[in-house]
Amino acid sequence: MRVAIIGRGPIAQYIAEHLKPPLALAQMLLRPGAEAPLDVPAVSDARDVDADVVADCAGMDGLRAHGPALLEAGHRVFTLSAAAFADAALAESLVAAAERGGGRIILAAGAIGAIDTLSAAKVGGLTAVRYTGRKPPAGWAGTPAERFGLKSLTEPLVHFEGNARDAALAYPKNANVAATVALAGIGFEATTVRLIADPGVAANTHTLEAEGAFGRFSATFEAAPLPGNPRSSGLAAMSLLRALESEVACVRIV
Ligand SMILES: NC(=O)C1=CN([C@@H]2O[C@H](COP(=O)(O)OP(=O)(O)OC[C@H]3O[C@@H](n4cnc5c(N)ncnc54)[C@H](O)[C@@H]3O)[C@@H](O)[C@H]2O)C=CC1
Ligand SMILES: O=C([O-])CC(=O)C(=O)O
Repeated sequence: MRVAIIGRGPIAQYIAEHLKPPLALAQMLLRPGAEAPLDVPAVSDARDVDADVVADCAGMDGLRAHGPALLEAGHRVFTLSAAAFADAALAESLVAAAERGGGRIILAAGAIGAIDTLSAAKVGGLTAVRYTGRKPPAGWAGTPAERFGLKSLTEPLVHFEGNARDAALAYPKNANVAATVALAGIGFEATTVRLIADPGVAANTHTLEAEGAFGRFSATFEAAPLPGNPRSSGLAAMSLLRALESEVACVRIV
């Protein structure tokens, strides 16, 4: 199965390095002028993508730039950019393009687990869902949390409290997990989110709590940051690769 990768950041690199047969890297979709890091053909226009599946590793910007054209052309686009769905106009244009062209957008669970449990629980009805994202201060670089002076923090700082839509729109590179939780569970407005910069942790720590007709659960995941980007967890890259691999598996765990 020929895979095209969008972007050339640490997640793209992880996918490129770990693809194994029958998956093979066929193409990279990059910004104009960007060089492919590997000996792989690069294109900058989504209309030039020629692959069986597309792995979007370019965040919300990449999905905004290329998602509609790829979906309109009928591609299956695997992505981690759940935050894109917090932008109602972008979400609508992605869904409309997929409906018109027969493409599909597949959201990998990303840096958090228990998304399967949450979506099963949704079937019976959920009453409350809460997500807490805790990262070392360096993991919040380039986000609105910087206004609190991340480098001088000596104790945990809650820099965002609100709903999943506001979290995803304000932190598009750091709150994709909040958006995934919202989409799998009780929606963007009803999902409660807290984002914390904590000088006392080394891992990107994601806690998910849910209540509903099924009962309740609480789960915490301590994910090691990806070499090259303290904002992203290695588990997110692994999750995207697993989603691609499940596309060719005879037996699939969902
Ligand atoms: N759902 C989840 O759990 C997680 C989701 N993510 C998402 O995955 C994305 C990728 O992660 P990293 O590799 O760590 O981030 P990164 O921000 O370092 O890399 C993004 C790459 O995409 C490229 N890019 C951006 N816009 C583009 C466009 N229009 N066309 C082509 N390339 C474009 C950039 O040049 C860069 O190479 C993040 O931006 C974030 O949105 C990251 C971690 C967890
Ligand atoms: O990788 C992580 O730990 C989570 C992340 O960046 C996101 O939710 O966008």
